[in-house]
Amino acid sequence: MQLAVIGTGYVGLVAGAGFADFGNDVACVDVDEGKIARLLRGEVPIYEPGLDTLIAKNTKAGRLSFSTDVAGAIRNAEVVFIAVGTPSAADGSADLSAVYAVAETIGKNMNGFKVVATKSTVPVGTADQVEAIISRHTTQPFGVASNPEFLKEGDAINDFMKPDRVVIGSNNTRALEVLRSLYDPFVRTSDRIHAMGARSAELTKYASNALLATRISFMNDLALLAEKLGADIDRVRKAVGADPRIGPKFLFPGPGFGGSCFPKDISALIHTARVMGHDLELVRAVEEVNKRQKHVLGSKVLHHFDGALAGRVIGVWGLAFKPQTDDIRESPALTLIEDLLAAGATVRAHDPQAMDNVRPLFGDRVTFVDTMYAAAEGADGLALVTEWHEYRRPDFHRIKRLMRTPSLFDGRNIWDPEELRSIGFWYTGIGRG
Ligand SMILES: NC(=O)c1ccc[n+]([C@@H]2O[C@H](COP(=O)([O-])OP(=O)(O)OC[C@H]3O[C@@H](n4cnc5c(N)ncnc54)[C@H](O)[C@@H]3O)[C@@H](O)[C@H]2O)c1
Ligand SMILES: O=c1ccn([C@@H]2O[C@H](COP(=O)(O)OP(=O)(O)O[C@H]3O[C@H](CO)[C@@H](O)[C@H](O)[C@H]3O)[C@@H](O)[C@H]2O)c(=O)[nH]1
Repeated sequence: MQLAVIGTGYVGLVAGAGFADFGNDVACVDVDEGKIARLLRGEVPIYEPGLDTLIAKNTKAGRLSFSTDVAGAIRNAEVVFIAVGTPSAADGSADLSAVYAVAETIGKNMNGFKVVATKSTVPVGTADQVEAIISRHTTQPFGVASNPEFLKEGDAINDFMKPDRVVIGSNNTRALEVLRSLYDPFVRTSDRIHAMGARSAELTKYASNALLATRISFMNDLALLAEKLGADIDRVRKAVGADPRIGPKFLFPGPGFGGSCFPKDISALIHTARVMGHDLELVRAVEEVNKRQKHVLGSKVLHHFDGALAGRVIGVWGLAFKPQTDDIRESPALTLIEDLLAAGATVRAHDPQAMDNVRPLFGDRVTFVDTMYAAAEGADGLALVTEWHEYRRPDFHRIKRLMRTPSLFDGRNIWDPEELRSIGFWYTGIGRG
């Protein structure tokens, strides 16, 4: 099938390369000339494991191309995917200006039946708006569909190539058929394709993210209580998750959830509800708990040093919002660093992939170091924010020798408190008594 994917970010690149790998001809287009220039030089502008190989393979095979010619890609395509950003607007709603701009360009370049499928996360009713905008510019037939994307950064290729489910929302039978045949090779049984109306599909995406975020905020809130009660949230997590009705995933307490999706999608869902006269109390609480949680690590550091960090050096391990990505959007590490700097600390930060993205935010207010051990040099405290593999089993004896005072703030509960205390560290995690 001839496809156009508009927007070459985390979603557009993975989807474009994934569709091409299944034999489709895919034109990936973007208005960002710099990004397209890098892609044309064979560089991948983001860090996502396996993406460079997948892009190289399919570009070489002639099935995947990159350009800024959005109009041309639309004219050649049977299916046009909208994968542009939908960031938070000032009032918390989703900013749909990029989606609407693309819809207009599609309308102006219609030359036969096309399916227009929105992969971007968009509020309920956006498919109707997209349809209305396209209709203003053309009398050609087309079908609009909502096709929300559920990939996770860091594991995006796997999620896209072997999806748990594919959601297709459209009131247009032909569009549903075209998308079904496009996705059939990705799913072992057709049961995993969920066809529904566009509004239901749009709401499914927000419902999924809000429920996952609810689990995390619930555990983060409970972790604070566990600390007060002298219980270990990690033991509680494992035992609670052993109930198959609950399951073990997305119950890990931490420094608050970040990323380009949960915070903005929750905010947009709350906004949608408010506009409809409905107060989503539970989701509002999820958001509030998360805002508070992002300060928990900073508060622990401050409390440990009696409320003052002037003259103190704090090492920070992990800047990306999660491992296996260079994405720092809404990362709890940024909040921690701001809190540490505000309290007068000197910060030495390390991340395997995200340092180039963080550097412009802090300039020389933060020292960025090339090795993880260098972050511990002369430090009074070491805070773990992102659970990259290499931070899981470091040489703690070496770390202890490097630090000025050996205190560890384990934001992901990945270390063994007993072992660390036996080495001579002062240790705290999240909700571990
Ligand atoms: N990142 C994720 O893990 C993820 C997962 C599922 C869904 N989503 C949703 O997918 C959408 C895209 O997310 P992302 O993380 O890939 O965003 P991104 O910011 O990484 O990429 C968006 C791209 O769209 C381009 N763009 C903006 N306006 C354009 C226009 N008018 N024409 C052509 N290109 C344009 C930008 O230049 C940018 O390269 C968002 O709605 C997001 O909520 C993201
Ligand atoms: O038990 C957990 C699981 C996750 N997190 C945090 O939650 C955030 C989001 O993590 P994750 O969901 O793994 O990454 P995303 O790439 O943001 O993916 C989410 O957001 C995407 C965009 O909508 C969806 O497509 C995915 O299905 C959904 O998992 C990160 O800060 C994690 O550290 C926790 O604190 N505890």
